Amino acid sequence: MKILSTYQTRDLDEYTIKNEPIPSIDLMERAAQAFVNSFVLKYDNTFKTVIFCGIGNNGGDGLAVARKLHQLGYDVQTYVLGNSTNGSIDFLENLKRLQNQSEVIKLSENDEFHLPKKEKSVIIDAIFGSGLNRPIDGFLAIVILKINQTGLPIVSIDIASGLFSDTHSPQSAVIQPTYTITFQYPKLAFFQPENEKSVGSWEAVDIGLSQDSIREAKTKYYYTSSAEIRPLARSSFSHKGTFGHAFLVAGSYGMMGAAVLATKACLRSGVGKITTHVPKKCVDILQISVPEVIVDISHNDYHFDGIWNFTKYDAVAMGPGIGLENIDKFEEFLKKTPNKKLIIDADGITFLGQRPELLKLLPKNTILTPHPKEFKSLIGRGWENDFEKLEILSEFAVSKKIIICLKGKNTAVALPNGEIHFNSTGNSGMATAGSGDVLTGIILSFLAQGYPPEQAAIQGVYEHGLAGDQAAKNRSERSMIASDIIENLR
Ligand SMILES: NC(=O)C1=CN([C@@H]2O[C@H](COP(=O)(O)OP(=O)(O)OC[C@H]3O[C@@H](n4cnc5c(N)ncnc54)[C@H](OP(=O)(O)O)[C@@H]3O)[C@@H](O)[C@H]2O)[C@H](O)CC1
Ligand SMILES: [K+]
Repeated sequence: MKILSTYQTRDLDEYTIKNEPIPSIDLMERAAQAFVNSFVLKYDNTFKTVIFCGIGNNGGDGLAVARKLHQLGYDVQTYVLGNSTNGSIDFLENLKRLQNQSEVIKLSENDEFHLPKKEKSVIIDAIFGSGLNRPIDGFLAIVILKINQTGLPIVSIDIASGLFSDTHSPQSAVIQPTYTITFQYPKLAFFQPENEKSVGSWEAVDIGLSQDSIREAKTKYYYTSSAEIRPLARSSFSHKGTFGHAFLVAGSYGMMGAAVLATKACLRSGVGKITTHVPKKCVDILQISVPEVIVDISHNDYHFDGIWNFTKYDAVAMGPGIGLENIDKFEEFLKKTPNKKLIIDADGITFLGQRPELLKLLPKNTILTPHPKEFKSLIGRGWENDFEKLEILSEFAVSKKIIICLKGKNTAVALPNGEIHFNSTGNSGMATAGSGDVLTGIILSFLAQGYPPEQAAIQGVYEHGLAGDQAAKNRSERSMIASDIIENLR
């Protein structure tokens, strides 16, 4: 699914209005109805509903929502903030329509107002939407602060008031919603960890913007939903050679769990065969834990060290649990992997951060899977905010011609063509030891089975999260461990 900017969304609006054709007031009606359809599933009409509206089109949406909820028997209290005579055309029309049916309280500077105390109340935030063009201050900032302090559930229409859709939001008053019901597509702001409190959970509802125009719209940002996931066909005439032979370098003395988890995850994701390279003293651990594996034994008792010959393998992974002892052997390994499908994780990434000149040994489309701290060490610098981080991420993937899966709540997969794909699956229970090793195993498996590297990365991240979500359902986010993710791969 595409993630579009405010300007692009505005163009889509205009195109839809002109070509469907549909009057803009009716498009607003459709948006309000889509919001209400979702809202009523969360809060039924036993909730007192307090709606705060600005005077732009987001406020217009709020007024239309107020009318629709009133008609559904909700106890609705509507506030308009600011001088309503300056409102947008569709705002004014909706004001007229609502005032015929229900009271509207107008608030301006210095007016007293009382926020609901009733426990069973919900606030709807329709103060600003995508038209926000400067930080909120003065009277409106005070109202927002008071709304946040109520402790009541807050549902934002389209985007939290005060949050910028496409850029970093400076420190100022921003609504902290429980839930955001956004129109058509998620905003880039939703995927930035710095905005966690200003987004809450979110859902995108279809308001019927022109599909032709959406297809045409160019963007570098995408959201991976189930629609983008295409399993490789498995023929009933297949044999284990059909699904590839993976090679994994993982584990060291005391860190063998990483090798076990990555190997198992690779097998559970459909690979034909896997050979795992482990230190001499660790062979039994792997062989007993995963009888299906072929073991390649290191010359070293405690660390990886091999005579590398990759000709018979379809894809290679390096890094989980290898330790930081022998960087020279890592360089040797890289020199032997030209033109291989390659994934590097964990300590392998730290090695690349320590010796950046090794980056040029990476074959094109190599996949790296850092978490933010590893990414910082890789690029040798930090960032001011999450939007700057995205820029750096994209530039790095483009300039080095590699794929980077930057792990986090919505893992961002940056491709050499500049695109960034945010993942939609996963939960906080996956922030647990070994979870990253499982991801490496899954992506290695997809690479060996013949998925193009971009798809292996995007889909691997998606399946990892999906299995994690299932594991959390079976147990709980708190009690799940990395092995549970493997058990729930499909
Ligand atoms: N996406 C769609 O397809 C549809 C969206 N709809 C809804 O429309 C809003 C966007 O509405 P818009 O009128 O463009 O903008 P806002 O309502 O967010 O803001 C209105 C004006 O407020 C002024 N402004 C901006 N920032 C501030 C601030 N910090 N303090 C005070 N005032 C501010 C600004 O005007 P200025 O002239 O003062 O610059 C804004 O123009 C979208 O989010 C959806 O909810 C449609 O209803 C359906 C289709
Ligand atoms: K809003």
